Amino acid sequence: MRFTKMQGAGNDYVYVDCFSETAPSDPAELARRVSDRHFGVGADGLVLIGPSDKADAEMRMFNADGSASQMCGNAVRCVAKYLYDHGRCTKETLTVESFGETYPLDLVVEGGKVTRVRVDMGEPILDPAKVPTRLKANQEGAVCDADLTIGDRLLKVTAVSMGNPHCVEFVPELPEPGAPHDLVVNYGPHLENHEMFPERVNAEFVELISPTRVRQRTWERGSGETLACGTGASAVCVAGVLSGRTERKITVELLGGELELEWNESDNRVYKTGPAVEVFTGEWPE
Ligand SMILES: N[C@H](CCC[C@H](N)C(=O)O)C(=O)O
Repeated sequence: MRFTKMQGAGNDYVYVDCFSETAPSDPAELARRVSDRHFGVGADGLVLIGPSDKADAEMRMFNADGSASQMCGNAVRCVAKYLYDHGRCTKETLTVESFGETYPLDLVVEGGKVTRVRVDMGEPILDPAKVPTRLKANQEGAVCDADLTIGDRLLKVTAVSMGNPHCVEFVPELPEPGAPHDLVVNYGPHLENHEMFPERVNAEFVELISPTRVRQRTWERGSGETLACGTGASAVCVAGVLSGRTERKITVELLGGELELEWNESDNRVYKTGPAVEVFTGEWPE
């Protein structure tokens, strides 16, 4: 089975073109195997690209543990790049379907190849029942800076869905990866599996640099810490505005690169712009 390895701000996946390849019968097991960074290709998960009856293509995304997700903000940019660069689409505006939702994308083409993509990520979902979370909403109907305890630590978290669930915590200072008592690796797994999130959750830890710039590290549901999380950065943008910490247009610094976010006031939609890179192609022996 041929695959393409791609990354968006360092969030890397194995992509399979199911327009030409037979779709795997057990994508969850394949995701677990190809994601292994020693015995497989090495990735944060698997993405299947295939036909859609309402968009230019459909994306099905699986985390490294084999769990399926509703959406992946970095992967959808790479899917658009793949479709254009490999001649499946010639337009510079595309649509990709994921979990029944359609995402419009604008391509930046340089030298005949896509380098960056602007994604309409849709409207944030703030209703706790739809995130989903058991945390209680404030008077505006959102879970914003709500109390959440892990052991003897009281966190203030904001819960946002971008099709997939996110829990955003603003912290005074983000430690570098590997620092002693690194809160991301210490608290990420507990947040991911916290009882307040019945479908688990992606956990974002955010340091405010200015009202228009933040630093983000993410412990992802089903993949652990990744170098970037696109739906997470979208949720961070929304959480920053809801909590009065940031403006509606921000730059998010992630371990693997920067993403530009805007939660547009007039249409209530989140727009995310970032890179998309093809790393290599290969053959998986099955
Ligand atoms: N781990 C996520 C899916 C991948 C999201 C992330 N890689 C992104 O770029 O949005 C989840 O289970 O909801």
